[in-house]
Amino acid sequence: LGSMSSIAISYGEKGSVFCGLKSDGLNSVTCYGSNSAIMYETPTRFSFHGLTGGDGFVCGLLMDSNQPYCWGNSGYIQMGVPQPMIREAQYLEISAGDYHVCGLRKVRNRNVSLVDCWGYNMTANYVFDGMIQSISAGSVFNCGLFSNNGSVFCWGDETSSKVISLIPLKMKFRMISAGGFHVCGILEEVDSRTFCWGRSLNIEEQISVTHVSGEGNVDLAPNDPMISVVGGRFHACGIKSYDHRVICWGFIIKPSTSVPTEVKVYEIAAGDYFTCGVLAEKKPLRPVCWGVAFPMSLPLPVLPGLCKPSPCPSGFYDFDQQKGLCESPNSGLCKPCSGDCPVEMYQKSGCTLESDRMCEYNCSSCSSPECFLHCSSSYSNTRTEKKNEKFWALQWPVVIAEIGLVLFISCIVILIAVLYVHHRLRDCECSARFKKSKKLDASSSLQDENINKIRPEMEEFKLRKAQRFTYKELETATCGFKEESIVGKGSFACVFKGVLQDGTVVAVKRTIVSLSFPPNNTHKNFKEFHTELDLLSRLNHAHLLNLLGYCEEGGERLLVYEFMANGSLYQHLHGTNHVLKQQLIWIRRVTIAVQAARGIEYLHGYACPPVIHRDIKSSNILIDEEHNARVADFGLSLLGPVDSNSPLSELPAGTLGYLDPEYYRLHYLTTKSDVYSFGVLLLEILSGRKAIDMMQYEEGNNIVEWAVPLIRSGDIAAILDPILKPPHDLEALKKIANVACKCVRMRGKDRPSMDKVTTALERALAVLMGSPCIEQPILPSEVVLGSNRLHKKSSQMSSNRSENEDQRFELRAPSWITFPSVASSQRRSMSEVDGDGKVIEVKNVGNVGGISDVLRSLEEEIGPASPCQRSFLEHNF
Ligand SMILES: Nc1ncnc2c1ncn2[C@@H]1O[C@H](COP(=O)(O)OP(=O)(O)OP(=O)(O)O)[C@@H](O)[C@H]1O
Repeated sequence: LGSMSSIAISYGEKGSVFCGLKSDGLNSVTCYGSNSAIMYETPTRFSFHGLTGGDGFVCGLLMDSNQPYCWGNSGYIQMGVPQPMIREAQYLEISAGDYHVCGLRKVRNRNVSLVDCWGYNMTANYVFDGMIQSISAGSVFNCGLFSNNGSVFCWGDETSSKVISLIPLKMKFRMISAGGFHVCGILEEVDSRTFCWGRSLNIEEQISVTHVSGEGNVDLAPNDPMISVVGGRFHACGIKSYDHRVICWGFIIKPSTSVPTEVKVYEIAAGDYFTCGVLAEKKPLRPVCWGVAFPMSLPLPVLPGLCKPSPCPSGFYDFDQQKGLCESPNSGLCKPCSGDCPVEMYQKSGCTLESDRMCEYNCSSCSSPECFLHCSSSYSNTRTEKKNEKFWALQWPVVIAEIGLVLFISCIVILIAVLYVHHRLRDCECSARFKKSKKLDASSSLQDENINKIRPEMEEFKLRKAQRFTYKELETATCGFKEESIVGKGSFACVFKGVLQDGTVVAVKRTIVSLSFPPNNTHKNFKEFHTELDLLSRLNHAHLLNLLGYCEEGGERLLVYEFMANGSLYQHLHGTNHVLKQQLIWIRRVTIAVQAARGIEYLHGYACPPVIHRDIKSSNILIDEEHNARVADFGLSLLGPVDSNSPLSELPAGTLGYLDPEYYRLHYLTTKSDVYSFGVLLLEILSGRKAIDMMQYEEGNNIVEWAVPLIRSGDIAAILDPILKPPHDLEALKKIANVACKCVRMRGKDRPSMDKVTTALERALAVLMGSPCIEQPILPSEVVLGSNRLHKKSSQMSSNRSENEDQRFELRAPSWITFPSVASSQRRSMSEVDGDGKVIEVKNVGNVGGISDVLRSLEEEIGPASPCQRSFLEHNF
């Protein structure tokens, strides 16, 4: 709804989406929300002049061709470039209503304006006398603002809105914005008042939407001067020109979050029942939304307005001065100059081409607490300055003498300290050398080496710090870590659901300190804690689990994450609740696979040096409130080599069934080890089977061994999860199965890289969703190192999940059980600790006494195994 802007909102039954032009100087688009058709088809590689959104779709005006390009889903408008299109038509502006989109054409003849519309009841070419400066689309109508006399003209269906017959003919406007059943405009008058007309009120009553008393008629706009106004279905919002704060009026549906009147915004756009704006302060250029059913996590910083040819016209200033936000060097981001300063303030400097006008408090006429606070602090500052001057005039000889004395004493103290430290260091060196020769064992030196390997490089991309919580805070948040708050258990940690003091719902991971762990495990747990803390504080991606903070007090090590309301993929695929599994339909499964692949691709390709996760598995793929996947658990992650041809030599760690055989055998660790684990995950998603399932299957308990031959023989249907009806066309799932086969190849170098995997999966998803012609990657890449996402607040729903009992049998190979230090007999009966801290025996996975096909082909490819290695592989592959 409304006019073209740097931000656009789509709404409707298929979910809400926020899209914005990125502030990266490329004018490319980024979207966030729950309408998967919009999300997956976002054309991230195109540059746009501006955006507009309707019911289930978003359109942008392409920079190259000046034509509209739409994506998402609409029964009335053709997605892509809407048709019919006049050949070589170029547009100045586009605007979307509920089910249509219109474009204002560039014309040479300034006496006429051409507007082309596509969609519900509106597909036509319109010719108007006079020059239209801008157009704005409402639900089923459009309006144009004429530049010569500021008058407004509307056309379309006005049966319910009466927007055409109620047009205020005598009023002149400087801007207009259409909403659902009304139009609002800012008057050309000096005081920039807003005037709205239409019949939202009557419609609202008819559909009996409850509303907050005291608010109501959208026609009753406030008197405040405004610089921008937008219209939602039954409400309107504006930015006040003197302080850039938002004000909304009209019908506000009851459970709406309130208008953030305390923040300042640059740009706003309205959906049906919610509005979003681009923040001007605090987190500059980040979006924020309010109302009902708006997208929860919003994309990265977006442009606060449209880039227009520079210099800006009078009454505007260029926000983009040297910021490089606009793609073309000859364009600027022209924002309207703010109006008069608020009461109690005077104008410090006027609006120029470079900057907006500035206001300062007038301390002689204060009446508000903010003014008093500001003035009293500056008054006390000047008083303090004067006092200080007097003091120093009298005291300076004394002070200089005192400083001399202090310096003299300090020099003596430093000299003594240096001599003492020097003396102590000599002792340390001796004892360290002594200890090294006596005590240092191979494993501890390796661990230290690892730590050293991580730290110096990680410092290089230290960009963001996690918040430090006190134990008390987290104890209160989780109701004393009570049993009922537990949402999951891992090998070394319990995860609790908690609510922080500010209402944020979080997951608190608490390391289990248990006597049943081997003693060197405490060190290992703490190392995992620090690895996870270090890495997650530096990584940020829409599909990685966000770390909010940590607590390290005494023996307690706690990590605080965003709470994932829908648990883990493991719980969905293998939990006792079969409904959950059935609800995980093919599109959802493949979407989760694409999103997880995106997260891992980011770790491998965008983080530098690459991060190797080392523990990709279904229990580490978490699912948020909006059913988006997030890769979690970075406890085992390592910084990998920049070049995957020069692997790290690492002691194997990870989870059995997902572990790369090459990594096990040769201790070669590259990003391709994650690719192997991801291949296993894909097979798990397709088949609904666990990576290793010795409880249910005697034969084929190893998913790779079972599925790969079936896929290679072309019998894809045989591996598909029997709980779901196979799709009509197996093409997409076949593609995914083939990708999985490539991922689980024995040699790392024969496996595809994660970016190739992601692209292949995205294409498969497009085929599954019925748009096979999509050739480009279709997920937006919301990739930025070190920036915070907006965190979900208390709106996050609680989930009644409980950890699936079966999960305890997932077998994880701890890093201390490795070749060649552990004998095969020990390995055969190696013990593993389950989620409850109990020790469970790892059972023989099969193929004892005989070499499995997988092992045989591994041998063919990477040479024969030693007896020790053979025994271990027989257990696990
Ligand atoms: N942020 C979160 N929000 C909601 N649930 C979570 C969150 N983090 C973890 N969980 C739940 O807690 C479980 C245990 O997580 P954890 O990372 O400790 O172990 P794991 O990865 O399942 O196993 P392991 O430690 O053996 O690798 C997860 O499987 C998941 O169900």
